[in-house]
Amino acid sequence: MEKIIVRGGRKLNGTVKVEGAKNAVLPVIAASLLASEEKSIISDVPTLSDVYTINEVLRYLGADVHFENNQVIVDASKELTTEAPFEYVRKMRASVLVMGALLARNGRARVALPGGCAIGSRPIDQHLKGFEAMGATIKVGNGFIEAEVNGRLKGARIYLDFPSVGATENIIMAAALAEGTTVIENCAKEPEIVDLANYINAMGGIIRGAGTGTIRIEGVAYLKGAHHTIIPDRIEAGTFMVAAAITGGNVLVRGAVPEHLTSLVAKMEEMGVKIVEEEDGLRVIGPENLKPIDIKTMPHPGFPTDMQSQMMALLLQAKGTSMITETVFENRFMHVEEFRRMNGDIKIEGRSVIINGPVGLQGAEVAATDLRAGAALILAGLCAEGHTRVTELKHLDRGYVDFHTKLASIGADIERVKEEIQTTSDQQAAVSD
Ligand SMILES: CC(=O)N[C@H]1[C@@H](OP(=O)(O)OP(=O)(O)OC[C@H]2O[C@@H](n3ccc(=O)[nH]c3=O)[C@H](O)[C@@H]2O)O[C@H](CO)[C@@H](O)[C@@H]1O
Ligand SMILES: C=C(OP(=O)(O)O)C(=O)O
Repeated sequence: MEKIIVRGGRKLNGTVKVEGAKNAVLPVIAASLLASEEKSIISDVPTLSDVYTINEVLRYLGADVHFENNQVIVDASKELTTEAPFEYVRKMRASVLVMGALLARNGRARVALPGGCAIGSRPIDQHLKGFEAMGATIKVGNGFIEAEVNGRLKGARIYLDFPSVGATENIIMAAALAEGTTVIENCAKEPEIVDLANYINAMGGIIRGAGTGTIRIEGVAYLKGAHHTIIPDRIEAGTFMVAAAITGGNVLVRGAVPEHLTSLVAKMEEMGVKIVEEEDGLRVIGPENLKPIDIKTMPHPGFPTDMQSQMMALLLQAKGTSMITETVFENRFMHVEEFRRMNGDIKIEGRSVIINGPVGLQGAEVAATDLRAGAALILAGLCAEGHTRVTELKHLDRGYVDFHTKLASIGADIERVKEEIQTTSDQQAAVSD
């Protein structure tokens, strides 16, 4: 079993560079399926397990995919199959993002139902509502969702009940090759949506309004591969910003885009953290004393749910009572129990948590319950007394490249180790029987 072991107490200093954004690269690679001519070249791709998974999904569907030196090259010009099986969707929910592109290109898509998830039930009804509005018939059975259309999808006006990131992306991809105009209202405004629209436009698509609450897509007859560079990862950047603040350090987070991080910067400044815009990123200087604040997660430009657990770690160090309300996911507080193992004083009340600080965090063995929780527990370990051992690193590897190495490069006392699981003599005897 692999573990990350952190010894707390060091102030972080230096420069750390952020990777291309996981949540931008996954839909962009999925959108490469739309190109029936020429290859796509996608640059600044992070070496994450999720990227390997989406590449596998594309290969399964019949595309040629090469991943080397942070560049993914996709040739989807051959005929594609239409089914994404459960083994991929189980590993990574974002596999459902191939559905819109497959449906638009082939008139049919069959994708395994995603199943449960550590942060909530995460239905995809808004994706399906969009496909149906464009003329697709949806059938659900035997653990699969099947969408089919006779001829081409037709442009439609679609109002999302919630500005879902994935639904907005899936509908954009489907609409890019539909006949006529699609308008998505109350859509997601995240920077990753803008990145996807820029990529599809470079492929020959016509998408306007990405980054606002209404997106308009004029369908085209075909799309060609294009060259695209992925935007920097605002959540990885935010995680390193918290690492600097929680240790009272001084770190330049190179590649952090201030416009993508306005809510986080505002909230960290409210806590007393100094944040300076520099030419190539954001410098974060942790104060002696952190102030308590209240946070409510919201769709962009509100406070990102993907930074909720990291901010919880920071608020445990603030003097006084803070509250975090999670409005995006129904069950994203699994990390609270793990923080309690480290002496965190946190109470859950419905969709909110009340945090009393500052507590003397104590090192303990804790498990990453999802990828951001994994990062947050390591952040807590940076200022805890003694050793913190974080397990279940498969979650962390979905979203962070060399997290421990990067933290070590700015002064953290941290290592990643493989530990043999101790077996008792009885167990050994049972195995050899
Ligand atoms: C790969 C990727 O980009 N993942 C991000 C994406 O996930 P994802 O695209 O899954 O998130 P959504 O914005 O779709 O989901 C937000 C909320 O809407 C609900 N919902 C969503 C779709 C739907 O059809 N019906 C429905 O009820 C979900 O259950 C959830 O409660 O945005 C989330 C919200 O910023 C982030 O936390 C994830 O990191
Ligand atoms: C929840 C996240 O990702 P995903 O939607 O891929 O599970 C995340 O990046 O924090």
